[in-house]
Amino acid sequence: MPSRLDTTEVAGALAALPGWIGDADRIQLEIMLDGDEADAIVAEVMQAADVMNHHPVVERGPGTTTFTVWTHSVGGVTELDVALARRISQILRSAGVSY
Ligand SMILES: C[C@H](O)[C@H](O)[C@H]1CNC2=NC(N)=NC(=O)C2=N1
Repeated sequence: MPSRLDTTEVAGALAALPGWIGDADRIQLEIMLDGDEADAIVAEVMQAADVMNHHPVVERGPGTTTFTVWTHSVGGVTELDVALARRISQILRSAGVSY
């Protein structure tokens, strides 16, 4: 089972993940995207998440899409979450989504 990162480790990881916020319990990215564009991004993120067997919780609001990531089995942020956040950011960059 992966181990939880401590507050300092999460802060270090967030420093390298522009736009992401959070703490040792959860990390999160909100983007200003909805509708068909958001559908396409979320589908791509979920495909990548399936490959990693690690999934974000996705919330859709009017005009926004939010990705929240933590490792359920340990109730906090692990290296797997940092890797997933990096992958999500990479997908957004490739799609030309700015945040
Ligand atoms: C059995 C399987 O490994 C688990 O359900 C996986 C799937 N995806 C997951 N995703 C996330 N974010 N956290 C988990 O603990 C998790 N567990």
